[in-house]
Amino acid sequence: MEAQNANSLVKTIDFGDFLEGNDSKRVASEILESFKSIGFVCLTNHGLQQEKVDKMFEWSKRFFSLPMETKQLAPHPPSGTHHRGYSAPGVERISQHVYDEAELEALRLKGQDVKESFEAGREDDPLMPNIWLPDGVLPGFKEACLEFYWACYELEKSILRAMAVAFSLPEDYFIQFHKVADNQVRLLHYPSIPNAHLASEAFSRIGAHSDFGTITLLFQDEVGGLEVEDPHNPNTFLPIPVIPNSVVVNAGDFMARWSNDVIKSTIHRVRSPPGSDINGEAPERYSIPYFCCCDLATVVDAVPGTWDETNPKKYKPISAKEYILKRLAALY
Ligand SMILES: O=C(O)CCC(=O)C(=O)O
Ligand SMILES: [Fe+2]
Repeated sequence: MEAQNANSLVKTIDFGDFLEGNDSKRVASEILESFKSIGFVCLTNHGLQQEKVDKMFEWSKRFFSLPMETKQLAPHPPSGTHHRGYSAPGVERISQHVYDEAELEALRLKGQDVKESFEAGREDDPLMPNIWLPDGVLPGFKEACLEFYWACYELEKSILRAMAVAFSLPEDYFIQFHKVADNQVRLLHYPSIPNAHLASEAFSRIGAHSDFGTITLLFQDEVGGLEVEDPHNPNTFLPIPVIPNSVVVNAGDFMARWSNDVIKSTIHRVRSPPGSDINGEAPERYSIPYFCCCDLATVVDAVPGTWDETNPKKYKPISAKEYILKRLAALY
């Protein structure tokens, strides 16, 4: 029997039609439908040239293949609330709404995420200044990250326009809250690891979690391994297939709040890709998520049309800054 995957639920949509203004409402509604059913959608012809994506993956590989002591020259600070720089394998441990220090410590002892990452934001962010390698180490890396960051922001704005169209709101409805690009680009490297380790509780690639922001754009290599929780079977995960030259977009916690839970911020994780065992090892994998967050000064509240007297707001309005810092603090 063919392994079940999320193919039938995560729609693959030609976004070119929206970008060119052909049938924009239909494309926007299809994206919304996929978000409603599973919180994920896959977009092709998304307008961010594949060449730029490929170049960023090359830089990512160059960065992660540096010696550990060189990568540590751009160290992520001990606290998760300054989420920038390099984190060695096992340092960040994703959690899902666990904030108690003793509980977090127990989770960290129980298992670790076997991944290394590099995080960057906009250069002029006073809250979380970027942490780069010293000048002269891997020249061009910083510029490449920032160029990719701003290219992703263009794609983000197009998707936010589509979301507004889908909710029959003015096109710039969501963009008004995403003016300064309080975003984060993350280079991820999952080293190869014995599948036996991944099958145990002690190790995972990235544990089950939802993303915190508005939407996440995910670029991945051909290895695969991303899994999404089956909305009809909690604790059952469906592999997301890899579609070449596409971007996987998932809704984060703020999109769920904005839509009064019409859209799901679905739990996902990364495991060993099915059928990719090489001598008992899961192959290494690279991915590049781009987390799109509203401007941190925003108060996130359900948008018009998603609530009324018979269907009240499910969430209280929340300060974006407070929510993000609370979730980040639980990561380290
Ligand atoms: O690497 C991936 O495919 C997913 C990463 C992810 O979910 C995250 O960093 O939040
Ligand atoms: Fe995620």
